[in-house]
Amino acid sequence: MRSKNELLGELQNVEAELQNVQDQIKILLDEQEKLYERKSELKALLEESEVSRQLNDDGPSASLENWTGPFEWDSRVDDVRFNVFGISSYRANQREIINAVMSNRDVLVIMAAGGGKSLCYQLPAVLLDGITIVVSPLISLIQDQVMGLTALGVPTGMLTSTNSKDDKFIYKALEKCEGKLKILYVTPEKISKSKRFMSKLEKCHHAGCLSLIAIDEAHCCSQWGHDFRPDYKNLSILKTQFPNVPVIALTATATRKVQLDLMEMLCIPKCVKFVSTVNRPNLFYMVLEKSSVGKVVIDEIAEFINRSYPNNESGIVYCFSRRECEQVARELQERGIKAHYYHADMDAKNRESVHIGWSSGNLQVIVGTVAFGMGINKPDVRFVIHHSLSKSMETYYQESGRAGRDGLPAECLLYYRPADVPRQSSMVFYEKSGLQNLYDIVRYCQSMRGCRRVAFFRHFSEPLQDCDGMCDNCACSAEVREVDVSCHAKAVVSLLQDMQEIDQSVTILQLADKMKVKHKEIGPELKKNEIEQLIIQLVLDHVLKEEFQHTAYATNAYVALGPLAEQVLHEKKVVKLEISSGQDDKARSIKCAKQRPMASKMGIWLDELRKELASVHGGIFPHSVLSAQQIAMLADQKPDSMQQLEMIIGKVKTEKYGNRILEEINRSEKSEDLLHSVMGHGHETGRTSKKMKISKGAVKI
Ligand SMILES: Nc1ncnc2c1ncn2[C@@H]1O[C@H](COP(=O)(O)OP(=O)(O)OP(=O)(O)O)[C@@H](O)[C@H]1O
Ligand SMILES: [Mg+2]
Repeated sequence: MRSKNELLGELQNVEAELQNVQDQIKILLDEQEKLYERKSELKALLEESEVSRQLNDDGPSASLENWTGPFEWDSRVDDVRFNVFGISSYRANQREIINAVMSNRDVLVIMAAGGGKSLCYQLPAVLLDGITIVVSPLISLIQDQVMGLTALGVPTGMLTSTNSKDDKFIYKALEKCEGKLKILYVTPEKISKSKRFMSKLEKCHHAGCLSLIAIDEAHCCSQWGHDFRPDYKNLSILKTQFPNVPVIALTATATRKVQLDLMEMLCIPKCVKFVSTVNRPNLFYMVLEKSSVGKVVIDEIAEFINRSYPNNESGIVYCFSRRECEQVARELQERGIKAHYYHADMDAKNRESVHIGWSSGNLQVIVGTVAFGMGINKPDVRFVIHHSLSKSMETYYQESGRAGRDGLPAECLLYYRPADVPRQSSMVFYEKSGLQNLYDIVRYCQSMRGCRRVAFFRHFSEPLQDCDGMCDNCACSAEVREVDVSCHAKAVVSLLQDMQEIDQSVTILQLADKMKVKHKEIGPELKKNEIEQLIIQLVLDHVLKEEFQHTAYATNAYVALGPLAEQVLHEKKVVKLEISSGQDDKARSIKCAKQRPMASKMGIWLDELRKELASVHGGIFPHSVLSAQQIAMLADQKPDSMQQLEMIIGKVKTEKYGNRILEEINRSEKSEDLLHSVMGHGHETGRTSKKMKISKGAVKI
């Protein structure tokens, strides 16, 4: 007969084994669910590509009808595009979307950030008789759009939660419909809460003057989207009240589930759907090793900005916390960079003044938390640097996507160190799929070989496209090798097991420190950051897992044995780690920086001019005067008559700013000639240091 203790002991063992089996089942079930999801996505993609093939269309998704034309409004559309908006050619899907809207159809648009969604409703709004209502979630976004459209001479108004003296004029314009208002931006609360507004809108409709309804950032309707807003839920009322007015819903990212949700919630089941790729070919993605010494990271960031963007080109640095934002901004200022922090703790007035300072080019860099996000509409952001990793691939895509919305080359840098993982995980572990989402972006950061773009395509279930060397791993991945570190992994697991037996909790960093002492006896030596990387790799592979404990002040993340720990311990699982050999990050960044465009001197002067014109005309940002693309074209073609200028920037802008622009081009050309004859050498690139930059004053000498 076995003793009670023996029986208890065995019971405990069986319970532990059961737990282990259950954990493994859970992992397999999760995996099964993911595979099922992927299977249905792949099937849908196959169906879509079959349709595309039949239509001989090369977009990843296209609608069954032919929207390229010709249509009777073609010439009028082209005229407004060029002469009002100053846009010389359409980007992918824009023409088709505009045609579908002009044909009175409901439309759903999924187009990457910066793809040019606004034009798809603004252009029809200008052409159609009557008023277009645009629902947009943030006041800052609305202000930005109203400012831009007003600068183009399009009569535009807004109604937001903050009442203004213009409201009366707008209500009157809605009622009278005399053409004094073409586009009206409103927040969703107006639709769901303001009876006054809805009654005026009904009158406008009754008079036959409500031409189009646009719902921007439409993903806010869906609880499955990443930024659900309760007031967006009530927008179905628009289609119910005004069934014959076309609705166009637009968003940058929407999974298949969100798309279906949107169609249902906005009551547009028969809409024409246009899905463009998530790919942003002009963005260069890069992950950099983050030093454990804070000062070194700031030195590197400051050097990058000074070296690569000496002409005050705009950028964003994203930080993990408000305190970190303030500190990083201060340290960048100390290194001569015009930077300021931006976070939710600041009062609205301060936030606005920082935003305006940055948009008008007085500040070069905003150091923000995620609070600095959706409201940002600046098209010529040349770099987005993540001082810490984001909490998911989706958030990273959104945040880094603020760069290069004008379509010109821009860079997205992410500073990664394993120690940042527990900081994020202790924040997200209670969110639904929070840890899973975080581990996806951690996988992205740990990878030294996989194409960054492919990671996005996989994440958004899109067919793969060529990266064209526009990520660090594609541009310079040869120096990475894969090392078998199974014996190190085994040592980590047994070390942790020993600690768990004596009930000692340990964080990832503490475990890495202990391993540093122990692992020397094991095999090929690993550096400190490589050991940390290995531990994170083990968490991603379910060999270890993170556990969380609350204290009165914080949530602490500890590391514990995961379901596959036994396999590593019994040498049934091989663990490999990607290790960079030789070439350090700095060399990589220099090599990768070859892709950067060079600013010409004429470009720099025109940039100064647009700032000057923006401040003279008041209430508009420099990018509304001339876009970066227009500056590049002007610097290249150097027009010398109003007619030539009009061919580049359209009628409206030529009438408004033509004289000054021609004057500046003429003056700059003369100055350049003079400079060349005095200095006796050829063109300099824009990538000179700040000190070497030639100011207007210097040229006069
Ligand atoms: N066909 C075009 N050619 C050149 N520039 C364009 C074109 N269409 C739009 N743009 C410019 O691209 C920039 C981004 O456009 P827009 O604001 O419409 O992007 P978006 O798709 O709404 O992005 P987000 O999802 O970030 O709001 C703007 O500066 C706009 O003027
Ligand atoms: Mg937009």
